Amino acid sequence: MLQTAPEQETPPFPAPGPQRGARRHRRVAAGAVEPRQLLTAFPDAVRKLHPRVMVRNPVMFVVEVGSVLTTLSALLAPSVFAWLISAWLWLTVVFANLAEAVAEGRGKAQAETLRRTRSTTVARRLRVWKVGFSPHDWEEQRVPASDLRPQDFVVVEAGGTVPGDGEVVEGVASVDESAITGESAPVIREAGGDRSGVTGGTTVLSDRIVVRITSRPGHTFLDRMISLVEGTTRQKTPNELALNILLASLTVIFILAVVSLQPMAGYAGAEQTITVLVALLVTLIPTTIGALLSAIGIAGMDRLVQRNVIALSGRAVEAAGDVNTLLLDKTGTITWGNRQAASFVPVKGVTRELLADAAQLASLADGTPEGRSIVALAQRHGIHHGDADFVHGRFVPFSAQTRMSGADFAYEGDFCRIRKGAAGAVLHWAEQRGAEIPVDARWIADSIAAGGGTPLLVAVEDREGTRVLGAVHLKDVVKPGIAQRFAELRAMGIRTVMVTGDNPLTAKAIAAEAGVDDYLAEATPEQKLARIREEQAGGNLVAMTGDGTNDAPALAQADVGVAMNTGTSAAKEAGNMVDLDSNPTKLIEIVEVGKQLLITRGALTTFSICNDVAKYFAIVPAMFGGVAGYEGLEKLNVMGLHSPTTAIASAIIFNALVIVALIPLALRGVRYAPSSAHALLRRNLGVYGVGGLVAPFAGIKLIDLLIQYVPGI
Ligand SMILES: Nc1ncnc2c1ncn2[C@@H]1O[C@H](COP(=O)(O)OP(=O)(O)OP(=O)(O)O)[C@@H](O)[C@H]1O
Ligand SMILES: [K+]
Ligand SMILES: [Mg+2]
Repeated sequence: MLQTAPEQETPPFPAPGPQRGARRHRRVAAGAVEPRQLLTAFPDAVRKLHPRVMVRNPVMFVVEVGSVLTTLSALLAPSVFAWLISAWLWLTVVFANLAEAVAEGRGKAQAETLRRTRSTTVARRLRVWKVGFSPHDWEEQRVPASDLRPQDFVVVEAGGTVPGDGEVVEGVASVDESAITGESAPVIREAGGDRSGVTGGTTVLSDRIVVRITSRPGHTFLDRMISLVEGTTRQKTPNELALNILLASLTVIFILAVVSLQPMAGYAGAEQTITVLVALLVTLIPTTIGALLSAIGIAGMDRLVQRNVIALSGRAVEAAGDVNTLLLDKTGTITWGNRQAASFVPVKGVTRELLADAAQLASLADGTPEGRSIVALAQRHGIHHGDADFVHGRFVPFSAQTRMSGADFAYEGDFCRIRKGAAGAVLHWAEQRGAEIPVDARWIADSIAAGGGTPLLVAVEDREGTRVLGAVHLKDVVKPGIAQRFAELRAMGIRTVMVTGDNPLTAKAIAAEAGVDDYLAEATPEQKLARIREEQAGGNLVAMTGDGTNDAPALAQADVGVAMNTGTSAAKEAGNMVDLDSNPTKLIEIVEVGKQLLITRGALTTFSICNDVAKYFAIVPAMFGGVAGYEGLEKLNVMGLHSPTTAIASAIIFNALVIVALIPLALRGVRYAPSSAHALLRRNLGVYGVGGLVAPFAGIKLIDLLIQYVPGI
């Protein structure tokens, strides 16, 4: 079984390895910052000097206020030293803004491209159109796409642009989604199944589909994507807020320390100027991390976009860094999702033709991929029922709760009910109607399931009573390479659980083939949700990937809910991330980006604080050098700096340059290789803690050597 892939309309599953993602036009060299980017972001950095913008960043706001004070003092009592300090304090603020502006600038170009996609489309809206009826009585109107409202129906034909987000309710078409995904291979979008979602701005390449619009104008996926890559809707994440509060508290403590220093210094006859006090404060407060914090967050979101994942909340990206359980649905996520009817297996005493006949009748109005493939397979057995056989009938649509579908209708003058569906559901239905269950019915279903296939039992009820006729064998194929990637997840400490609506035997077979750690079968949407709550109650941070409407509640509950872009709009609305490649193992990369974000933030915080401690040694001896009673401080001048003024100026210049030097690291992120949290912590404390302590000694000394030649200092 499972070795021959059906025609794969879905883009080929990205192979693990270095070539992954290389085909994306959008992917830029990871994290590289070109000097040109710094230049183009410069005007934005200056614009951000507005106090209303600056107050959002308490640390840098204090630096800005300090810059104003030193500038005033330089105007009142001009000196080379005062002007030098003022200038570099302003530069410090501008450099911080530059980091943020560069991070945002990367999204801007992308937003421009997306905006062009959104350009005005004319929609062909259908008036009066009833789902489930032959669409004879509707007419077409041409309206601007911006007039479309949820529940409108539009028709899109080959060559046309899908005017808004929605759900295909009729037809199958191949769609070019490259405008959104950057992926040029066309994908199939079809009514009924879990591949029904279409996105406004994409192009229909073949055939004709009817789409039910699901989004309001201005709130489409494309709109959300634009505001996301532009960073306009970015909100601080919980961790970022907490860190901001910590940094602000440190700043307040240092302000108090510096303010109380003046009377003490005055007492010793070493009263300090405003310029020196501000300089001392700025070297002490955590300016490095304060300047880079927001850029780190924006760059994290951006790194996900590079991987074709649209994260709708920064909180989800952070949570991804700590995820330890991943739940996935089976059909469409672990398997390709176009389950096709492969054969009819009748019970003893029933002919294959009778079974095929009943199965086709039960599927005529079933628009799911399963239903349509049954109709097609029966046709290959020479059975050709048409809509005419179904005029007086009522179609019973499939639902994830009943796990059945079918039809009630009059057939050759007689009433008849046919049901097809999951074995448990159909046997229960038949038993309730007094059927005697054929001994081989269960056996047939089990043997199909044990091979990884999905059995659909078919039963009829008519004047002669209720009988189970046999099974339809649905085949579905596990996406290649998936077992290996689940093993990678395991190495990262993430447990994978498959939650499927399918029966336990099929689930077991697919679970074994895909290499998941655990599985839950016959799960209703409520049970999928309950399973997530259970995991969360057990202290786990849970990610969920899914594509179906039956996954939506679980996707909404999960800490990280990744909807497949191929999925239904219900799934995409519910999740907090959308994977444009519809690749369930994308979670590996999402987790990496999340971890990288947390590590980068931690590393730069460590660096920043250690740095400030070291700078203290440069500036304090300079302030009190030669003051009677403070001779002991002279010993702290281990660097042998030229003079008090050059020492203070060097510290401020170094403080500003460090920000620029670290912008590339903040944007690229600290390298992440899977290892234990403990080892990571040790490594980062080593590199960024010790590095942070040592760097200022070298840097400040070097700057001091240079600026002692500045005349007048
Ligand atoms: N069109 C259909 N008509 C009748 N029964 C169906 C149809 N489609 C699926 N079923 C049955 O209902 C079961 C549950 O379907 P459901 O969509 O909830 O889960 P699933 O798609 O099999 O799994 P997953 O939740 O992993 O995507 C299927 O396993 C199958 O036995
Ligand atoms: K500082
Ligand atoms: Mg599904």
